[in-house]
Amino acid sequence: MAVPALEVDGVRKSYGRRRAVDDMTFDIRAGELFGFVGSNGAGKTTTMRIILGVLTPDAGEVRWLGRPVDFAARRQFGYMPEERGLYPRMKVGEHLRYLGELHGLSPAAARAAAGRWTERLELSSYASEEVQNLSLGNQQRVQLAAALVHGPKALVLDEPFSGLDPVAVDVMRDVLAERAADGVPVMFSSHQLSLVERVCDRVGIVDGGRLIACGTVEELSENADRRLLVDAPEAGEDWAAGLAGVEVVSREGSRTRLRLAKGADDQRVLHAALATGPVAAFVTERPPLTELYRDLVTRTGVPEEDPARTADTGAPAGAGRTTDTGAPAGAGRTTDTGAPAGAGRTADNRAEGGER
Ligand SMILES: Nc1ncnc2c1ncn2[C@@H]1O[C@H](COP(=O)(O)OP(=O)(O)OP(=O)(O)O)[C@@H](O)[C@H]1O
Repeated sequence: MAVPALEVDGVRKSYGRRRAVDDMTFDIRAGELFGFVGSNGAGKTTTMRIILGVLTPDAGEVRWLGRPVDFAARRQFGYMPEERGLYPRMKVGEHLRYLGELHGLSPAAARAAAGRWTERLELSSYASEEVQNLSLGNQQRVQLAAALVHGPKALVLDEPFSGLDPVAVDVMRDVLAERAADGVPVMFSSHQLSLVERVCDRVGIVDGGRLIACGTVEELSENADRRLLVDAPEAGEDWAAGLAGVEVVSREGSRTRLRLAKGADDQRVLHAALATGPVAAFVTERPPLTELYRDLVTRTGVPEEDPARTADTGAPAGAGRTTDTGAPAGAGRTTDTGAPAGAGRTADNRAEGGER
């Protein structure tokens, strides 16, 4: 059983009257790929910023190897902020060396690490280019290299896959899997649920600032309605109509996908299928993460206007949309690398629509 490396314990954060994160508790284990998913505004970025110390929580604690995270521990983390954070006019190689040294590497070690990561992320031919001259996807690779260059002991990445082409997605995925295989806990947020399902060991689902489910996809599916795939070549269109607690999800040729409510009898489904002729397949299927996600969010979702989400600070809702640096949102936000926010921001690929 893997030990928790990074623990988020009872973390709460409000912006003015809006509670962005509420009693957030989960852990990430050494060598684990942890997917952090949730709709826009669910509280993922806020949680990740708190882990990295960019924001201070109103309550709760983040622990690294059992101890509250301090500056020294955070220095060992690699972070890819959502707003990205590269100096656009700096050259790629120079930038990575600079960030390596900023995190405590010697000039020689920073040079070696920058070379290694530009090569691994297929950026060698851009090493002498200014960041701003690279395509958005390649800037994103540089951003990953920036998170990795100091050999971090933990990785926290905010939507690292957004805006990447399929080859770059594979590179990103392989690099994250390699880091995890080296024992690094890797946490990343994404709206690409089929990718999360393929890549992650465990998934945390956030809704309305709360963690509503956490576990392997298998575990998340334990309370879900059962799915059956029935292949009945001689069955008519509506062979399953009228079966109590059974919903036809889809039909492709002779194959019908069914969803069974709690208590629905699969043997009655089998009898109904056999009554039409031979049954070539009768298989229980695990629902994909996209469906589990939708079911969980629908079942436990916190409505936007839920007063419980609103902290009672006396400030009007939405007022004081500031970070704990006191700066207005977006203004002069910095990452833990000290680089300006917004630079090199990549195209967003938020919609799960393609997977729905
Ligand atoms: N600086 C801020 N000031 C005020 N409210 C904020 C600020 N940052 C985030 N919020 C609010 O906090 C809530 C959580 O936002 P957060 O960015 O953490 O969500 P998210 O899950 O990362 O969303 P997305 O998937 O869109 O990136 C949202 O209601 C958002 O409007």
